[in-house]
Amino acid sequence: MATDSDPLLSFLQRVQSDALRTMGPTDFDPKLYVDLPLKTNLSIAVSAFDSLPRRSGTIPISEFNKFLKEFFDEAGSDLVYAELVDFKPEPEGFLVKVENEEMRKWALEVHAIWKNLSRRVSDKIKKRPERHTLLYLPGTVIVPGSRFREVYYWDSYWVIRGLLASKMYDTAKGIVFNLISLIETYGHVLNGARTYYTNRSQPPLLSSMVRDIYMRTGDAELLKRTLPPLLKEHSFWVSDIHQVTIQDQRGHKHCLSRYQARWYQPRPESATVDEELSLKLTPSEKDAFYHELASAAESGWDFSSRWMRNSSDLTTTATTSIIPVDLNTFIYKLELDISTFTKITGDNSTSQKFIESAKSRKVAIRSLLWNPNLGQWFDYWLDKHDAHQGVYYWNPGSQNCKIFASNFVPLWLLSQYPDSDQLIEEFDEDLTSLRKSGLIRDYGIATSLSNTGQQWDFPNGWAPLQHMIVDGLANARSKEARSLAEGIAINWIKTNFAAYKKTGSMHEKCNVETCGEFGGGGEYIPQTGFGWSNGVVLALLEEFGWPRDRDVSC
Ligand SMILES: OC[C@H]1O[C@H](O[C@H]2O[C@H](CO)[C@@H](O)[C@H](O)[C@H]2O)[C@H](O)[C@@H](O)[C@@H]1O
Repeated sequence: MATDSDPLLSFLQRVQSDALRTMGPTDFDPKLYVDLPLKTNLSIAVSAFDSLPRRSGTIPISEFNKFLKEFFDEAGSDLVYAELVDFKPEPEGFLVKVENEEMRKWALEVHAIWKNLSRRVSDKIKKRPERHTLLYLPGTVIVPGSRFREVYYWDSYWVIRGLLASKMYDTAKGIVFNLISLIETYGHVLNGARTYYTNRSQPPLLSSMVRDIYMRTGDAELLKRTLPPLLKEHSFWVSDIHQVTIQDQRGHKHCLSRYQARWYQPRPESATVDEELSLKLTPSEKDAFYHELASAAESGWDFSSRWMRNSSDLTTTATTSIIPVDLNTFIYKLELDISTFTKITGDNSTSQKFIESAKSRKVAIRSLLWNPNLGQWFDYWLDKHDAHQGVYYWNPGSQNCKIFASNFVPLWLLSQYPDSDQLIEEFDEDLTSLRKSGLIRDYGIATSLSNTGQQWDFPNGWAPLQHMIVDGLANARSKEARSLAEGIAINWIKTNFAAYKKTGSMHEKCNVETCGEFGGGGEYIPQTGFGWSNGVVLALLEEFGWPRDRDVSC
């Protein structure tokens, strides 16, 4: 899986690195260079590149631009616009509870953005895959937007939630079929549909996409078609590299999963950044650091103090030493979903098997991640000193008691399995731990309480985190929970509305402190589009509506 074994990627990384020297760091996006489609055979482009004049190791800018124009098509040109067959400007039954005219007009504009974000892979890729880092997919997808030109795994869950509100069931199913095609080829859903993402996945939400589509359409064929790939995906997440055994204080062994990429090099899409960050490290430390960064990218939280031993030093990222609350919640749900789907399709023995798997994971989460004194779930740090013959021994001091929005992700299960055996029985109904956490701010739920400059930290709020917690609380038994959920949703919608009115765009993340301000930090400039933000706004408007007399401004 090294880039050496992928000649195109190795070459594009050389181009990327020379581009940085030529263009300089201002507004430099390394991903652009690994997304460039080749116009000619690789060997011809490589020899032309090697013959470019270099002054003190730097290619003159005019020569560089001439070379790029001659040998590459534009980044993203290998994805073409795709017509959305089920798009209607105002679908029947669209957001019936949104009565306010201004809000409704905006919701229809957000709905119309699906057309701008819809793509299919160009036929060129089928003919000459070796000229592209983009991977072939059979159908239409919705991309996040801007630099994120390809489909992403966990983003697609919230895109689908929005498409369901937009009544676009065929487009939603089409996205699922594309992700399934990745499982069929690679054994797991990739982080995104590029060759440089094959070493890792992203939070496993395929079964959630299928379940939500099934709940709206009753399409049992969809369940039949997705079950074999979902079983493969489950094996991936409980495989050797992901699964860890931990023995608790009473001697009971539990299995839980962690993020772990199969990658020990700079991420090709950010190689210049990773190399720069690792300058002070020794060669073996560098490999370990690159591995931890790619594993953090698998978590979707790239990057965050959540994975760092020292929150001001990214080189202390230690993702693979952490058992994450959210990942295990998603796998627990995957197990419940598989059990539900197999029951519907008449395979009772598989259904029973997955009920048992889910039960064991629930016991593990309650024993190791739940903290009854603090009333929330915490990630668990694995310490190699606690390990003996492949088993980690429980250490009560190893729960990471810092506050992150992920500590409350299990609440999402309230909306997904309201009547079944819940993980959240012990969560306090008066919501004290959530209210007192400091995460709920004026304009959304903060990702963490640490302002580290990383994008998955304070003061950023991300659409998926708002949605999971709000969706869970909205379906809780208590009235207080529902009203807290509605309050968070209203403020989140208002800040997205204000940012859209100010900038003309939907944003990837928002600043939860200031109305209408988009988020920042991290390794790339803030992006617009934006798949999951649009999906979450539409899903929340569908759930809570907007009365005629409610103000739209903050
Ligand atoms: O190029 C840097 C990283 O960008 C991606 O991560 C961010 O965008 C994704 C698409 O919206 C999103 O799924 C992820 O949660 C974001 O942090 C990419 O997924 C990373 O692998 C990549 O290194």
